Amino acid sequence: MAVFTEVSEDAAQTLLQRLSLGQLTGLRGIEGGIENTNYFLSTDKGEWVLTLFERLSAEQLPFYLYLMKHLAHKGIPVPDPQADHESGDILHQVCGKPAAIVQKLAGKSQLAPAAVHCEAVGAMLARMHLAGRDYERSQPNLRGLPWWNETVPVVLPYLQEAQSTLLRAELAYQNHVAASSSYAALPRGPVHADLFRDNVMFDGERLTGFFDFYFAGVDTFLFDLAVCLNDWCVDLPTGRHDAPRAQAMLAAYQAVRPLTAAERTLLPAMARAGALRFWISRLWDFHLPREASMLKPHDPGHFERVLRERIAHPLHMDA
Ligand SMILES: Nc1ncnc2c1ncn2[C@@H]1O[C@H](COP(=O)(O)OP(=O)(O)OP(=O)(O)O)[C@@H](O)[C@H]1O
Ligand SMILES: N[C@@H](CCO)C(=O)O
Repeated sequence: MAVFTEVSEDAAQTLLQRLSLGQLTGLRGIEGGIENTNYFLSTDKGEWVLTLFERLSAEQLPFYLYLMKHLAHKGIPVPDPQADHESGDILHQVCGKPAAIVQKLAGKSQLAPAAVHCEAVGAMLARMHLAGRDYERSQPNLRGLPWWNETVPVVLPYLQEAQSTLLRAELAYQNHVAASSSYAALPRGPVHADLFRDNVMFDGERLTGFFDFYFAGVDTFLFDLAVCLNDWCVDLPTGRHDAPRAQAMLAAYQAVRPLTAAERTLLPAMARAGALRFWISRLWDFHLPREASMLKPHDPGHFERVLRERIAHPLHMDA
């Protein structure tokens, strides 16, 4: 993650004390990531990740933090936000920003996944969807269709004509899909919505955790699955679909939660929606950047390629 806000050892220690998490022995800003400020903290009691939320407000955050808690308590391997030992609060304040502390998950990201990793992600994603169904809080996906409609006009002036044409046409198509009866029939619930390779931990072939729930929201399960297929099951240089990996993910997902008829019908459209969502956010981050001491913006061109691929070669269940 980028470091937008510098956290001193004193500020970190004050928080650790309130949470009874031990004596600070190490504090290190985390590179990579583009949304929040993250630090690794070591104490005599363990390893932790401190996140300062740079864009999300104190009103929006309980949805994410209690969702993580809910899932962790149901046995899904996600970080469990740590509470203030007096007040019981899991949302804290550090350097004037809303903040949370979670355990550091074991393992590392698998940035060149094989079918076996995609299978593990598919199965855990379906388990997570089922485990989230009785979560009582609700918040929309804040990077869903209304945000796309708002943000596309902001990024259009930076694009070449062929890109503008594609972006406008795809947005119109997705508005049309979202108004359809098949779309209304899609099962919904809390979804991660950003479960890329860098947000999952593995120890060899064993999945040890999902993290970074700060784009989660209530949306269609199919959108979440499409976001995963678009990241885990593509050839990164070309954006092309990788059939063996996609089949492994889809089969493992369906072994836990079979897709409905409406989901099967809309898989090609949601694969396009997943690509559009990240093309827009990357364009926005790239052309309207924020200050940060370790910020590396992601390449918007990648999701333009994925979108073009998904239009040229629709992703069907047996593709
Ligand atoms: N609970 C955790 N356990 C272990 N490592 C973590 C944890 N949370 C974050 N990290 C590390 O911090 C890095 C950045 O975190 P994260 O992906 O949450 O940042 P972000 O800015 O929100 O990212 P993104 O751009 O993916 O939204 C991760 O790639 C990972 O190395
Ligand atoms: N996973 C996102 C970044 C954070 O949302 C991307 O790759 O664009």
